[in-house]
Amino acid sequence: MPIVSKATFLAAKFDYVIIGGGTAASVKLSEDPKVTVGVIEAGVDYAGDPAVTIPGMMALNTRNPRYDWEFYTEPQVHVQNRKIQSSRGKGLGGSSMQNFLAFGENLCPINLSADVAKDFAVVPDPSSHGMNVDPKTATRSYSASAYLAPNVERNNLLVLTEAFVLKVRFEKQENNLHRAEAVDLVVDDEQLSVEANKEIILCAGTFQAPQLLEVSGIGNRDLLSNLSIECLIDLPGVGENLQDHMLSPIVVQIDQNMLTVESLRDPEQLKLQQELYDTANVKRWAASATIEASSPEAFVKTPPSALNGIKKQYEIMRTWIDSIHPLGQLLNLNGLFPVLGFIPDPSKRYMTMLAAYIHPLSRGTVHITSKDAQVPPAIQPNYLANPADLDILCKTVKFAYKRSDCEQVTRYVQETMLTVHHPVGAASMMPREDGGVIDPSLLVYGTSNLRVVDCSIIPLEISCNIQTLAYAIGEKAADIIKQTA
Ligand SMILES: Cc1cc2nc3c(=O)[nH]c(=O)nc-3n(C[C@H](O)[C@H](O)[C@H](O)COP(=O)(O)OP(=O)(O)OC[C@H]3O[C@@H](n4cnc5c(N)ncnc54)[C@H](O)[C@@H]3O)c2cc1C
Repeated sequence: MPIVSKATFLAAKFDYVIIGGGTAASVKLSEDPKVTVGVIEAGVDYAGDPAVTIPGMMALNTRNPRYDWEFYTEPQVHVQNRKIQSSRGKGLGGSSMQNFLAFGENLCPINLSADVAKDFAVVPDPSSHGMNVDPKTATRSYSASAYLAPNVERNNLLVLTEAFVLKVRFEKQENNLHRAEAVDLVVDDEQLSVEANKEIILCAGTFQAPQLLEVSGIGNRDLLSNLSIECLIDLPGVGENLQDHMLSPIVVQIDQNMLTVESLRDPEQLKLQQELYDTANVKRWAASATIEASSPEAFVKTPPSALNGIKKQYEIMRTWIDSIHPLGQLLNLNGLFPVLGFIPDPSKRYMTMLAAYIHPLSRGTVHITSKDAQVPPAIQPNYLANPADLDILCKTVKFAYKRSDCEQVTRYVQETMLTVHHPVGAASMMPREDGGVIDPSLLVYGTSNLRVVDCSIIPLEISCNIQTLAYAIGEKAADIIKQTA
């Protein structure tokens, strides 16, 4: 049974210690019975919890501290100084446990048909995209259900939940590389340590992976010395190059008789839908939505090496600005998405189009403000800092809304912009001289055995719902590590 008690976990000897039991966490490593793998996860196991497993109930687990780290950005000057709420899943499965289930390699052509609001049961087109819902059980398929649950009998895989990793400890080798020896963690208010014979694998996600690197002494020397942290490896790219997809929601009133997610506020309707869901052939909650579809001052504090990498990214992005690559994405939500300043009439029905922008030029940072990993990092995505981002997001909104008043749309976007929850890039796989943090084999520069395996390593935001990449990273990482073992 992989989920074990603190005593059992501490008594074990591990070849690999994985920090964070989230989407990309490489439990695949334990396919080899000769190695022992220990996974340390801060949250709990949500197997069987309807707020996780029933797709249509997903909204229940965002902004809820039981499931969500509930991060907020620093005030964003280009969107009226608002602090943007940024969810991250806390528990086995990580953000795949709480995401909005859109699963696709690429965007399909935009389709603005309003038919999708007719019912809860929106059937995605499997030829181009889909949702991570198990078609047989109509429950959420996420990394804990797909990777961990089928392997509960493995003796060489142990998982400790409700355990928070505080830092990684290193030993300097003769070849000048640092060897990750152990992690310090806190469980039940007790501070403990777990050693790894071979490797430590950091899978804590885009905000917390760079945080753990910095508190462990890997990062920008100046930043670390300001916080009295000994700098073991001067790696200025840690926490830089943060990118995210962003959106503006457009709410439209629809036919009163259509069923939307708001119907579930009515206890009778909730009961009825629950009964329907529980019957074998009507799985309406299986679907919740379908996909239809810098300014110079921002870089003042960016280390020169990180700027090199960003310039190279812009060269690549330049080739994407053509008539083939989409820059916008429209997601239909069958119900009301909260929009600042809009007071809905409870007797009316609404649907929302989320107009998203997928190739942002703005770059931000995520850095520690304390030596203590339990203090949330400062998240500064610099949303819309590059005027082209504002322009393209406005165009996407205008396309969806068929609205031409430019000034009003610009104000609307600044007032309503939110995150799509796809942060990447703060521990990028790039050359070290370009601000990279890990090499192509996922090893952190300057270390012999610390790898990062999560969405923080993606150097350039791409046009996809990024959980697909998280799974690909986890799979590929297991292959790389097995080959180099
Ligand atoms: C609300 C929301 C909606 C989304 N919707 C979609 C969508 O529809 N489609 C899509 O493709 N993508 C979506 N995403 C994005 C996608 O789910 C994430 O980008 C992806 O799952 C991130 O995977 P990861 O492995 O990088 O990190 P995560 O899956 O977040 O894993 C990180 C894990 O590390 C743990 N952890 C962190 N710090 C510590 C510590 N110090 N000690 C111990 N454990 C720690 C966390 O608890 C977590 O389990 C959404 C994300 C959110 C939050």
